Amino acid sequence: MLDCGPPVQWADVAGQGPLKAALEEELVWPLLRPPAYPGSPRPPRTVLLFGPRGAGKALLGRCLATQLGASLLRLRAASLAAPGAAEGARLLQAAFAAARCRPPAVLLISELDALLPTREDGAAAAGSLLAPLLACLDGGCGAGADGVLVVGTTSRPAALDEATRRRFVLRFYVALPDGTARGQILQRALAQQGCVLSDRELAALVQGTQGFSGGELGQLCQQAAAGAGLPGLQRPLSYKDLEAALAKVGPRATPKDLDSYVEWDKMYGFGH
Ligand SMILES: Nc1ncnc2c1ncn2[C@@H]1O[C@H](COP(=O)(O)OP(=O)(O)OP(=O)(O)O)[C@@H](O)[C@H]1O
Repeated sequence: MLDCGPPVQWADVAGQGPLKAALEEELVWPLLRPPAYPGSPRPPRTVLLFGPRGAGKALLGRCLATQLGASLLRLRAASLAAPGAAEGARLLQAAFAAARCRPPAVLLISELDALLPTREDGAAAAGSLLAPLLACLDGGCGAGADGVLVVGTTSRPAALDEATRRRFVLRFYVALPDGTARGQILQRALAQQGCVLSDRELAALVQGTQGFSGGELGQLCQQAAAGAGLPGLQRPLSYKDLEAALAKVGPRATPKDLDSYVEWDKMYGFGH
């Protein structure tokens, strides 16, 4: 699916300073200015972004497309697995071919792990999409062509088999937002609802949302609006509405999940 959403600048991604710098240095610059001399290594064509749900992996993928001046094609691996293996493989190949037809292009494949067999379906439908994926990543469907960057995302990196993992030459951990970033995400989301918190209220909300992803912060604001009966009520969202919503929306990633991302990052992530 061609994503014609608004451009995403680095500043639109709250926090993630070192990660944004690494993506710029390792991907954006080499791809925008490929080395001119013969025999030099080709810039990377694949990158894996892994981390908790809602941590901003797709947002960073969209940002990479903007920075590269590239068209963005988006696929959800789960929707490929749904119609059955043959149809899913055709969709996958069509997406790679479409990306090749419009260079420079970023092909963003979300929830990559959904292509892997689960315990329930064994080696059935979803599992058999692996071979076409690997073939496409190896250039069979045009991924190797200059001008196409494949960005894969997953919240279950440990579920990736070795073959898939190795096709993604750069692997970056997209961690949960820190306090400062949560404050920025909340402020932006609340401003859209006409809600302005005092510094003290914002600090309390930042404190109360430790462990929330960007996606969960968005859900919190939506829940607060729904709980307050907005937009039926003709008043802006208040701190009380948000406090009430905090009782209903919480972080999904457990400390154990976060530890396992750190461990996987140490083993396979960039810079380790
Ligand atoms: N650092 C951030 N700055 C601004 N917005 C963010 C940030 N992180 C997440 N968001 C917002 O939270 C929502 C979820 O983000 P996104 O879809 O990029 O997460 P994801 O990691 O790809 O999630 P999933 O694993 O579920 O596919 C989006 O609306 C996104 O804009």
